[in-house]
Amino acid sequence: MAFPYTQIRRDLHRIPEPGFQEFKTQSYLLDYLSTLPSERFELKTWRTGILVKVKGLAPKRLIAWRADMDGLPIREETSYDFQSEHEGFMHACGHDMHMTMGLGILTHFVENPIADDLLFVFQPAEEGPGGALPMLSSEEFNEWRPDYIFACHIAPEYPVGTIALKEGILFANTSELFMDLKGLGGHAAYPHRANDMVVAASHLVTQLQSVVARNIDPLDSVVITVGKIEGGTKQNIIAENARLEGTIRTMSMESMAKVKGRIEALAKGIEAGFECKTAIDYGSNYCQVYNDPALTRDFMEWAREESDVQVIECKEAMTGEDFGYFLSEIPGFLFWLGADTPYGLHHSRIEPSERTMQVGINLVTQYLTWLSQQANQSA
Ligand SMILES: CC(=O)N[C@@H](CCC[C@H](N)C(=O)O)C(=O)O
Repeated sequence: MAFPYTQIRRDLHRIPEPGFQEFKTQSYLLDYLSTLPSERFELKTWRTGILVKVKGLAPKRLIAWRADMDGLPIREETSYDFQSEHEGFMHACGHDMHMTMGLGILTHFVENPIADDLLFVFQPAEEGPGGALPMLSSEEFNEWRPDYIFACHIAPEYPVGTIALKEGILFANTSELFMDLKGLGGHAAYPHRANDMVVAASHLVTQLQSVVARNIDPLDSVVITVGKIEGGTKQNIIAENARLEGTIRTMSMESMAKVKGRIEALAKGIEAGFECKTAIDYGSNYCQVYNDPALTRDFMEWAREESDVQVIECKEAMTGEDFGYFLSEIPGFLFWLGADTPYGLHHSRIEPSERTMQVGINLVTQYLTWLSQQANQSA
């Protein structure tokens, strides 16, 4: 029977869940796995994630493919008739497709084993707080520690049938940023008897942008985005509290340290200038996605010669991915997979082309088969 990727993706699209709460998602994946011949694979759960080892015919290596599982706190506005059933949550970063492709690739190798064992990593909490790092140090993962690890991420800006990647750094270092401001509230008509945290927070947002513009070498790339501001209680009450929530992206850890140092100095300035208290929390931090140069080069060459996808050598992006933690210890790479939609990742209207999944499944099954043959020939 043909792998029902459209149905599976749509089922998963209906049930987006936040990081480490992917309970229905995990159980959906486990239900699907229970339909496959159990003698062909072993399975373990890790928190809300799943590890599946598909048996090879003469295994010398363990080659891993990783798919992320969580959704985002976005109210869906697509035209789909299979919209999210979880109010306020949406698969707006393609993880429904990543999981579906993971199952499709796994199913192929259950039915068509190759020499090597294959590990399928369904990883929770990519959007936050980060599932890769704790999974990487877990007993469950380390019992099945792979020799190579690979992943893809859908890319709205590339047409279906294209992939994009590069050797070395592909995605940025990230740090979440949460800043709380506490002043003195009061009556809107008596500003001189209060310390207004809406005004203080507004100054701080503007000053944060000056870190990028004035403290970082213009030839280096840094992003500071404040995605959420909260403050105050009512239109005629001076706000006692405000909170900024954002993210920092850098191409090096040195720039990250510098940016954080500048943010801390600016916070001190805001405290002095607005007679208030500030508190900073950096939440979760991801290391850069660094593609193993030799494996990436061989893959790009193989894909150009042997596959029917178009290969684009792209620039690095300021996106983050905790897959970077796997790549910091295990050779592999991540590539963008064209999904052709006018709305970007994290947009409430994103509608990636479902044909993308068939392209991804075909490409990855062919590549992993080739990789295993290559490695066995040279062993
Ligand atoms: C591919 C993608 O969009 N990843 C997320 C990762 C988020 C990391 C963390 N929660 C943060 O906001 O810093 C991204 O926003 O790039």
